[in-house]
Amino acid sequence: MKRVVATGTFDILHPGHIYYMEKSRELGDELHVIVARDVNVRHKPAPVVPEEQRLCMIQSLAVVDSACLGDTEDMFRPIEEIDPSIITLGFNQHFSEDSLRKALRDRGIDAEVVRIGAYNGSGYAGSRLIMKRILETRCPGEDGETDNTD
Ligand SMILES: Cc1cc2nc3c(=O)[nH]c(=O)nc-3n(C[C@H](O)[C@H](O)[C@H](O)COP(=O)(O)O)c2cc1C
Ligand SMILES: Nc1ncnc2c1ncn2[C@@H]1O[C@H](COP(=O)(O)OP(=O)(O)OP(=O)(O)O)[C@@H](O)[C@H]1O
Repeated sequence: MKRVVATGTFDILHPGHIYYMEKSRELGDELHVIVARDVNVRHKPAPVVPEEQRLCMIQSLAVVDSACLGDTEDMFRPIEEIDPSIITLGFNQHFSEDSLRKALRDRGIDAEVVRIGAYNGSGYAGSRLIMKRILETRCPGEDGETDNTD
């Protein structure tokens, strides 16, 4: 049984997330997703959607076999529990493949690291991109654009 682990924040779901998870799933037999904890998302604005709801959305996807919230302190603890053959990184995840491979080796975890490419289909393929669109189209006055509802 080849388990694949994918990780991310998944604040507002979009086609880029689905692409990343489908490509990850194709690498093995089961896809396990680790959802970033609210307290750990520090490299960008805090998530709008709380962690339990972000997890619930991911768990409901057909491509996902199992999903859990990450650990608040030790990112390798869930990995040790899942014991995957492969860990995928998304195209814009800030970890370098080599430093992640080294950290896994140091921790005694035998998993391959694979970088998945960017989705290049149509649609809004970024959580912040969707939020920007919401602000532009639904918050008249804040960005100079007008609302077209009455
Ligand atoms: C191998 C691996 C394990 C991770 N484990 C956790 C974890 O246990 N808890 C957590 O909050 N974030 C964990 N993360 C980080 C997030 O899931 C996410 O990848 C990170 O916050 C980058 O967020 P982004 O998807 O917004 O770029 C892990 C990331 C990787 C690559
Ligand atoms: N357009 C995309 N194409 C392929 N993978 C993507 C795309 N957008 C996000 N991912 C991947 O999905 C996972 C979760 O991403 P994350 O929740 O950070 O989404 P995001 O849309 O990039 O968020 P934000 O806009 O807040 O940076 C990460 O591994 C990320 O690389």
